[in-house]
Amino acid sequence: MDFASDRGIAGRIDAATGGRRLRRLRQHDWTRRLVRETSLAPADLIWPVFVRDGSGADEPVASMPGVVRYSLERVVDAAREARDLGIPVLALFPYTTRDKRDERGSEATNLDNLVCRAVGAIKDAVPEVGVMCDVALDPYTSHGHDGIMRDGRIVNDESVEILCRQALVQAKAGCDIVGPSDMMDGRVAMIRDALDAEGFRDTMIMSYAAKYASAFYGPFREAVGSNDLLKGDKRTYQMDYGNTAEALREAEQDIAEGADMIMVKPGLPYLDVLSRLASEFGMPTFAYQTSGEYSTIEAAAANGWIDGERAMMETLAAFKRAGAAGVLTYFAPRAAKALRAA
Ligand SMILES: NCC(=O)CCC(=O)O
Ligand SMILES: [Mg+2]
Repeated sequence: MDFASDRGIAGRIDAATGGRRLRRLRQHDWTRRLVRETSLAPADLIWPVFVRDGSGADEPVASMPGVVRYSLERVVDAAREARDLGIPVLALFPYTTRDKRDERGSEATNLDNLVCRAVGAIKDAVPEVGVMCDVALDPYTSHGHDGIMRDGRIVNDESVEILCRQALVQAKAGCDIVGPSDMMDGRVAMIRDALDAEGFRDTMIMSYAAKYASAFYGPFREAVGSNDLLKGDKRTYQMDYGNTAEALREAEQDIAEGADMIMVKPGLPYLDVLSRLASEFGMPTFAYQTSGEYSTIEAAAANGWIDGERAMMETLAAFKRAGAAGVLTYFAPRAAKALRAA
């Protein structure tokens, strides 16, 4: 190579790249901001919040550093915080003690259960914040499964009947979005019917369309009190992680059945699925950055192995880049604060 010649290395690189030196646009913070293709804002975040019965102080969730279970009065403070930070919606998850659990998850359909009372308290105090509730029986069953168990199997249709009643009590309590996370077949259509029949035409459905049987839900089970209850695993209803075409079929069904929004869960290990569903259907498509994803980042950060704040922002941006309309993430308040400070 003759670096001294007219062409030199610069000329040769210009010839090779056609003079399009892509680093030009990365020179300054302002150029990087100017050409950034996707952005993240507090309005992209859904904050999953754990609520417990009783009053008083926040209870730390040991397996999710920085995450707590709020008492009823404190969950209202969390809703105010969300409002002040520009987070549009909270997703509520109840911590359920053993005495409130049974084989059929009966507490799920109690109009006065913890989640319904939390919805009522938030809607009274901070009506401008959206509230989403999870439709599934796992916080309420003694076996930790999302549906009804018969002879060791999770039965679909009988579970769907109970899930419809669960969605109805949530809607009656004032919940804005119901999120069926159970993965039973046909539940979106049945829930839509049940809501409409009772006059809840405006209650939205965000279906967990593609929910995979995953190792990344571990810490959540501690947070809601299901950790050592679960018998077996959820692979007969949650999806196999080898599949994407099946996720398209799942999403297609939920959309045909009346889902207003769809979700992929977990998040980061399934960005390909998220990207495909978002581009295939053009529906508002959400990612759930699960407890295991959150705690993975937090554990590495606590050890000084990664920069937790940067990993948080990078992963959240990845969901937007893959086509997500928004992200359910335990980082929501922290990320919203960081975004507002930036
Ligand atoms: N239906 C809600 C969940 O299963 C949440 C799981 C997680 O965050 O790990
Ligand atoms: Mg389905």
